[in-house]
Amino acid sequence: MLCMERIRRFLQTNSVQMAAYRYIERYPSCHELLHLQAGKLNSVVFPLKELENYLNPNVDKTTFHIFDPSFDDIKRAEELFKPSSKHEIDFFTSAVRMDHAPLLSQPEVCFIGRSNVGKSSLIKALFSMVPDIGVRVSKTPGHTKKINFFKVGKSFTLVDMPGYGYRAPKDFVEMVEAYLETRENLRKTFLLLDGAVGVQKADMIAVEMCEEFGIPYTFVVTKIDRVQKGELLKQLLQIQKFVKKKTQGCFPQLFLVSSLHFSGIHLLRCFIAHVTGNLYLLNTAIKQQESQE
Ligand SMILES: Nc1nc2c(ncn2[C@@H]2O[C@H](COP(=O)(O)OP(=O)(O)OP(=O)(O)O)[C@@H](O)[C@H]2O)c(=O)[nH]1
Ligand SMILES: [Mg+2]
Repeated sequence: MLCMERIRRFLQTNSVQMAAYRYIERYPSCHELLHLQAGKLNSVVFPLKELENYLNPNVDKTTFHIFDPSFDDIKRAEELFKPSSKHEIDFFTSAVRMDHAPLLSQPEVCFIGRSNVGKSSLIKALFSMVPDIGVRVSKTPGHTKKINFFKVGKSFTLVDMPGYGYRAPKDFVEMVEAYLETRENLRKTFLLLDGAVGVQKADMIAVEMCEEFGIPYTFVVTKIDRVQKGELLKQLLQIQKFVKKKTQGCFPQLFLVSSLHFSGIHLLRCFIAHVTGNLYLLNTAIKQQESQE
Protein backbone atom coordinates (compact mmCIF):
# COMPACT_ATOMS: atom_id res chain seq x y z
CA MET A 1 0.00 0.00 0.00
CA LEU A 2 2.84 2.28 0.97
CA CYS A 3 4.63 1.48 -2.28
CA MET A 4 1.51 2.19 -4.31
CA GLU A 5 1.18 5.54 -2.60
CA ARG A 6 4.80 6.34 -3.45
CA ILE A 7 4.28 5.37 -7.07
CA ARG A 8 1.22 7.56 -7.18
CA ARG A 9 3.21 10.53 -5.84
CA PHE A 10 5.97 9.87 -8.33
CA LEU A 11 3.54 9.77 -11.19
CA GLN A 12 2.18 13.10 -10.06
CA THR A 13 5.51 14.81 -10.03
CA ASN A 14 7.70 13.07 -12.59
CA SER A 15 7.58 12.35 -16.24
CA VAL A 16 6.09 8.96 -16.75
CA GLN A 17 9.00 7.14 -18.32
CA MET A 18 11.42 8.23 -15.62
CA ALA A 19 9.04 7.58 -12.76
CA ALA A 20 9.77 3.86 -12.57
CA TYR A 21 13.54 4.30 -12.67
CA ARG A 22 13.63 7.04 -10.08
CA TYR A 23 11.43 4.94 -7.93
CA ILE A 24 13.86 2.02 -8.09
CA GLU A 25 16.78 4.32 -7.28
CA ARG A 26 15.13 5.77 -4.24
CA TYR A 27 13.34 2.70 -2.93
CA PRO A 28 15.51 -0.30 -3.87
CA SER A 29 13.79 -2.48 -1.30
CA CYS A 30 10.64 -2.27 -3.38
CA HIS A 31 12.22 -3.79 -6.52
CA GLU A 32 10.07 -6.80 -6.58
CA LEU A 33 6.90 -4.86 -6.13
CA LEU A 34 7.88 -2.53 -8.88
CA HIS A 35 8.24 -5.45 -11.25
CA LEU A 36 4.65 -6.14 -10.52
CA GLN A 37 3.99 -2.49 -11.05
CA ALA A 38 5.36 -2.40 -14.61
CA GLY A 39 1.93 -3.53 -15.78
CA LYS A 40 0.35 -1.24 -13.25
CA LEU A 41 2.29 1.71 -14.59
CA ASN A 42 0.96 0.92 -18.02
CA SER A 43 -2.58 0.76 -16.75
CA VAL A 44 -2.18 4.11 -15.00
CA VAL A 45 -1.03 5.67 -18.24
CA PHE A 46 -3.49 3.83 -20.52
CA PRO A 47 -6.48 2.88 -18.32
CA LEU A 48 -8.55 1.77 -21.29
CA LYS A 49 -5.95 -0.81 -22.33
CA GLU A 50 -6.25 -2.57 -19.00
CA LEU A 51 -10.03 -2.57 -19.12
CA GLU A 52 -10.30 -3.93 -22.62
CA ASN A 53 -8.80 -7.22 -21.46
CA TYR A 54 -12.12 -7.85 -19.77
CA LEU A 55 -14.11 -7.31 -22.94
CA ASN A 56 -15.58 -9.97 -25.13
CA PRO A 57 -13.21 -10.35 -28.14
CA ASN A 58 -16.12 -9.66 -30.51
CA VAL A 59 -16.56 -6.13 -29.24
CA ASP A 60 -15.31 -3.57 -31.76
CA LYS A 61 -12.36 -1.79 -30.17
CA THR A 62 -11.22 0.21 -33.18
CA THR A 63 -12.05 3.53 -31.57
CA PHE A 64 -10.16 2.73 -28.37
CA HIS A 65 -6.72 3.72 -29.65
CA ILE A 66 -7.13 6.30 -32.34
CA PHE A 67 -4.86 8.51 -30.31
CA ASP A 68 -2.13 6.10 -29.26
CA PRO A 69 1.09 7.92 -28.46
CA SER A 70 4.32 6.23 -27.47
CA PHE A 71 5.90 6.70 -24.04
CA ASP A 72 8.36 9.05 -25.73
CA ASP A 73 5.56 11.27 -27.00
CA ILE A 74 3.98 11.24 -23.56
CA LYS A 75 7.27 12.17 -21.97
CA ARG A 76 7.75 15.09 -24.35
CA ALA A 77 4.22 16.33 -23.63
CA GLU A 78 4.98 16.30 -19.89
CA GLU A 79 7.51 19.08 -20.42
CA LEU A 80 4.70 21.44 -21.36
CA PHE A 81 3.07 20.94 -17.98
CA LYS A 82 6.26 21.66 -16.03
CA PRO A 83 6.68 25.29 -15.03
CA SER A 84 9.98 27.13 -15.41
CA SER A 85 11.16 30.74 -15.43
CA LYS A 86 10.60 30.78 -19.21
CA HIS A 87 7.38 28.83 -19.12
CA GLU A 88 5.05 30.12 -16.45
CA ILE A 89 1.94 28.16 -15.64
CA ASP A 90 -0.60 30.05 -13.61
CA PHE A 91 -4.17 31.13 -13.07
CA PHE A 92 -4.73 34.10 -15.36
CA THR A 93 -8.18 35.52 -14.82
CA SER A 94 -11.85 34.67 -14.50
CA ALA A 95 -14.95 35.92 -16.25
CA VAL A 96 -18.69 35.76 -15.69
CA ARG A 97 -19.56 37.16 -19.08
CA MET A 98 -17.90 36.89 -22.43
CA ASP A 99 -17.18 40.60 -22.58
CA HIS A 100 -15.06 40.04 -19.46
CA ALA A 101 -13.13 37.17 -21.04
CA PRO A 102 -9.52 37.89 -21.91
CA LEU A 103 -8.54 38.21 -25.55
CA LEU A 104 -5.90 35.55 -25.98
CA SER A 105 -4.38 34.41 -29.20
CA GLN A 106 -2.92 31.12 -27.99
CA PRO A 107 -4.87 27.89 -28.55
CA GLU A 108 -7.38 27.03 -25.87
CA VAL A 109 -9.07 23.93 -24.48
CA CYS A 110 -12.00 23.96 -22.05
CA PHE A 111 -13.61 21.54 -19.63
CA ILE A 112 -17.36 21.37 -19.23
CA GLY A 113 -19.73 18.95 -17.54
CA ARG A 114 -22.32 18.55 -14.81
CA SER A 115 -21.62 20.17 -11.46
CA ASN A 116 -19.47 17.88 -9.32
CA VAL A 117 -18.36 15.67 -12.23
CA GLY A 118 -14.71 16.48 -11.46
CA LYS A 119 -13.71 19.31 -13.86
CA SER A 120 -11.66 21.32 -11.38
CA SER A 121 -10.10 18.16 -9.90
CA LEU A 122 -9.02 17.07 -13.36
CA ILE A 123 -7.41 20.44 -14.06
CA LYS A 124 -5.67 20.26 -10.70
CA ALA A 125 -4.33 16.81 -11.62
CA LEU A 126 -3.16 18.02 -15.03
CA PHE A 127 -1.31 20.79 -13.19
CA SER A 128 0.08 18.58 -10.45
CA MET A 129 3.59 19.82 -11.26
CA VAL A 130 2.44 23.34 -10.38
CA PRO A 131 1.59 22.90 -6.72
CA ASP A 132 0.48 26.49 -5.99
CA ILE A 133 -1.76 26.91 -8.98
CA GLY A 134 -4.85 27.32 -6.81
CA VAL A 135 -7.50 25.28 -8.59
CA ARG A 136 -10.39 25.00 -6.15
CA VAL A 137 -12.36 21.77 -5.84
CA SER A 138 -15.26 21.02 -3.56
CA LYS A 139 -17.60 18.23 -2.48
CA THR A 140 -20.46 20.67 -2.91
CA PRO A 141 -21.84 20.78 -6.47
CA GLY A 142 -21.94 24.19 -8.11
CA HIS A 143 -18.65 25.30 -6.62
CA THR A 144 -17.05 26.88 -9.69
CA LYS A 145 -19.12 29.95 -10.55
CA LYS A 146 -16.96 31.63 -13.16
CA ILE A 147 -15.04 30.77 -16.29
CA ASN A 148 -11.46 30.40 -15.07
CA PHE A 149 -8.53 30.83 -17.43
CA PHE A 150 -5.15 29.19 -16.76
CA LYS A 151 -2.20 30.10 -18.94
CA VAL A 152 0.39 27.50 -19.84
CA GLY A 153 3.30 29.69 -20.89
CA LYS A 154 2.74 30.92 -24.40
CA SER A 155 1.68 27.46 -25.48
CA PHE A 156 -2.04 27.28 -24.68
CA THR A 157 -4.80 28.23 -22.25
CA LEU A 158 -6.82 25.80 -20.24
CA VAL A 159 -10.32 26.83 -19.15
CA ASP A 160 -12.34 25.56 -16.19
CA MET A 161 -16.09 26.09 -16.52
CA PRO A 162 -18.93 26.20 -14.03
CA GLY A 163 -20.98 23.00 -14.04
CA TYR A 164 -24.50 22.57 -15.33
CA GLY A 165 -27.38 20.72 -13.67
CA TYR A 166 -27.69 20.81 -9.90
CA ARG A 167 -26.81 24.22 -8.38
CA ALA A 168 -25.51 25.59 -11.68
CA PRO A 169 -25.10 29.37 -11.81
CA LYS A 170 -28.40 30.77 -13.08
CA ASP A 171 -26.77 32.47 -16.06
CA PHE A 172 -24.89 29.28 -17.00
CA VAL A 173 -26.36 28.93 -20.47
CA GLU A 174 -25.71 32.56 -21.47
CA MET A 175 -22.19 32.39 -20.08
CA VAL A 176 -21.10 29.07 -21.53
CA GLU A 177 -23.07 29.20 -24.76
CA ALA A 178 -21.51 32.55 -25.65
CA TYR A 179 -18.08 31.20 -24.85
CA LEU A 180 -18.47 28.04 -26.94
CA GLU A 181 -20.04 29.88 -29.84
CA THR A 182 -17.59 32.74 -30.14
CA ARG A 183 -14.22 31.59 -28.84
CA GLU A 184 -12.17 31.48 -31.99
CA ASN A 185 -9.03 29.89 -30.62
CA LEU A 186 -10.93 27.06 -28.90
CA ARG A 187 -9.31 23.86 -30.20
CA LYS A 188 -11.10 21.29 -28.11
CA THR A 189 -13.92 21.07 -25.60
CA PHE A 190 -13.61 18.25 -23.09
CA LEU A 191 -17.03 17.14 -21.95
CA LEU A 192 -16.78 15.24 -18.69
CA LEU A 193 -19.04 12.33 -17.79
CA ASP A 194 -19.10 10.54 -14.47
CA GLY A 195 -17.92 6.93 -15.00
CA ALA A 196 -20.66 5.64 -12.71
CA VAL A 197 -23.57 7.10 -14.66
CA GLY A 198 -22.44 7.98 -18.19
CA VAL A 199 -24.46 10.36 -20.35
CA GLN A 200 -27.24 12.03 -18.38
CA LYS A 201 -30.17 14.13 -19.53
CA ALA A 202 -28.41 17.31 -18.35
CA ASP A 203 -25.41 16.48 -20.57
CA MET A 204 -27.59 16.91 -23.62
CA ILE A 205 -27.43 20.71 -23.13
CA ALA A 206 -23.67 20.59 -23.62
CA VAL A 207 -23.74 17.99 -26.40
CA GLU A 208 -26.33 20.01 -28.31
CA MET A 209 -24.32 23.21 -27.93
CA CYS A 210 -21.17 21.53 -29.25
CA GLU A 211 -23.05 19.95 -32.14
CA GLU A 212 -24.90 23.14 -33.02
CA PHE A 213 -21.76 25.28 -33.03
CA GLY A 214 -19.79 22.59 -34.84
CA ILE A 215 -16.94 22.63 -32.35
CA PRO A 216 -14.72 19.60 -31.82
CA TYR A 217 -15.32 17.89 -28.49
CA THR A 218 -14.19 14.79 -26.66
CA PHE A 219 -15.76 12.85 -23.80
CA VAL A 220 -13.67 12.33 -20.69
CA VAL A 221 -14.95 9.70 -18.28
CA THR A 222 -14.15 10.73 -14.69
CA LYS A 223 -13.82 9.13 -11.25
CA ILE A 224 -13.02 5.71 -12.69
CA ASP A 225 -11.49 4.71 -9.34
CA ARG A 226 -14.99 4.70 -7.85
CA VAL A 227 -16.60 2.30 -10.31
CA GLN A 228 -16.24 -1.46 -10.54
CA LYS A 229 -14.64 -2.61 -13.79
CA GLY A 230 -17.75 -4.41 -15.07
CA GLU A 231 -19.97 -1.41 -14.44
CA LEU A 232 -17.42 0.94 -15.97
CA LEU A 233 -17.20 -1.18 -19.11
CA LYS A 234 -20.97 -1.19 -19.39
CA GLN A 235 -21.02 2.61 -19.18
CA LEU A 236 -18.17 2.93 -21.69
CA LEU A 237 -19.93 0.81 -24.28
CA GLN A 238 -23.11 2.82 -23.82
CA ILE A 239 -21.23 6.10 -24.21
CA GLN A 240 -19.51 4.76 -27.31
CA LYS A 241 -22.84 3.80 -28.79
CA PHE A 242 -24.12 7.28 -28.04
CA VAL A 243 -21.08 8.86 -29.72
CA LYS A 244 -21.52 6.73 -32.82
CA LYS A 245 -25.25 7.16 -33.20
CA LYS A 246 -25.99 10.64 -31.91
CA THR A 247 -22.97 12.82 -32.53
CA GLN A 248 -21.07 14.32 -35.42
CA GLY A 249 -18.31 16.43 -33.88
CA CYS A 250 -17.35 14.14 -31.02
CA PHE A 251 -13.94 12.46 -31.15
CA PRO A 252 -14.73 8.72 -31.14
CA GLN A 253 -12.16 7.76 -28.51
CA LEU A 254 -13.07 8.10 -24.84
CA PHE A 255 -10.50 9.28 -22.31
CA LEU A 256 -10.72 7.71 -18.87
CA VAL A 257 -9.38 9.48 -15.81
CA SER A 258 -9.11 9.26 -12.08
CA SER A 259 -7.84 12.51 -10.64
CA LEU A 260 -7.47 10.70 -7.34
CA HIS A 261 -5.30 7.81 -8.55
CA PHE A 262 -3.86 9.78 -11.43
CA SER A 263 -4.93 7.31 -14.09
CA GLY A 264 -5.23 8.64 -17.63
CA ILE A 265 -3.71 12.02 -16.73
CA HIS A 266 -0.49 11.58 -18.72
CA LEU A 267 -2.36 10.46 -21.80
CA LEU A 268 -4.73 13.42 -21.56
CA ARG A 269 -1.80 15.82 -21.17
CA CYS A 270 -0.33 14.37 -24.34
CA PHE A 271 -3.65 14.71 -26.18
CA ILE A 272 -3.97 18.35 -25.06
CA ALA A 273 -0.40 19.05 -26.18
CA HIS A 274 -1.26 17.50 -29.53
CA VAL A 275 -4.62 19.18 -30.16
CA THR A 276 -3.22 22.60 -29.27
CA GLY A 277 -0.49 22.12 -31.87
CA ASN A 278 2.29 21.90 -29.31
CA LEU A 279 3.28 18.31 -29.92
CA TYR A 280 3.96 16.59 -33.16
CA LEU A 281 3.67 12.86 -32.54
CA LEU A 282 6.87 11.13 -33.53
CA ASN A 283 6.12 7.50 -33.11
CA THR A 284 2.53 7.11 -33.90
CA ALA A 285 -0.12 8.24 -36.30
CA ILE A 286 -3.54 9.47 -35.44
CA LYS A 287 -5.81 7.37 -37.51
CA GLN A 288 -8.27 8.60 -40.04
CA GLN A 289 -11.14 9.38 -37.70
CA GLU A 290 -9.53 12.50 -36.30
CA SER A 291 -9.33 14.14 -39.66
CA GLN A 292 -13.11 13.88 -39.81
CA GLU A 293 -13.41 16.36 -36.93
N1 LIG B 1 -12.91 9.39 -6.09
C1 LIG B 1 -12.75 10.45 -6.89
N2 LIG B 1 -13.31 11.63 -6.54
C2 LIG B 1 -13.16 12.68 -7.37
C3 LIG B 1 -12.44 12.57 -8.59
N3 LIG B 1 -12.48 13.76 -9.21
C4 LIG B 1 -13.19 14.59 -8.41
N4 LIG B 1 -13.59 13.93 -7.31
C5 LIG B 1 -14.39 14.50 -6.20
O1 LIG B 1 -15.61 15.01 -6.72
C6 LIG B 1 -15.99 16.22 -6.06
C7 LIG B 1 -16.24 17.32 -7.06
O2 LIG B 1 -15.02 17.65 -7.70
P1 LIG B 1 -14.77 19.01 -8.48
O3 LIG B 1 -13.52 18.84 -9.21
O4 LIG B 1 -14.90 20.19 -7.57
O5 LIG B 1 -16.01 18.99 -9.48
P2 LIG B 1 -16.45 20.12 -10.54
O6 LIG B 1 -16.92 19.40 -11.75
O7 LIG B 1 -15.37 21.12 -10.71
O8 LIG B 1 -17.71 20.75 -9.80
P3 LIG B 1 -18.36 22.24 -9.96
O9 LIG B 1 -17.28 23.24 -9.90
O10 LIG B 1 -19.29 22.31 -8.82
O11 LIG B 1 -19.08 22.23 -11.27
C8 LIG B 1 -14.86 16.52 -5.06
O12 LIG B 1 -15.26 16.03 -3.80
C9 LIG B 1 -13.69 15.73 -5.61
O13 LIG B 1 -12.77 15.34 -4.60
C10 LIG B 1 -11.85 11.30 -8.91
O14 LIG B 1 -11.20 11.10 -9.95
N5 LIG B 1 -12.03 10.27 -8.03
MG1 LIG C 1 -15.30 23.16 -10.41
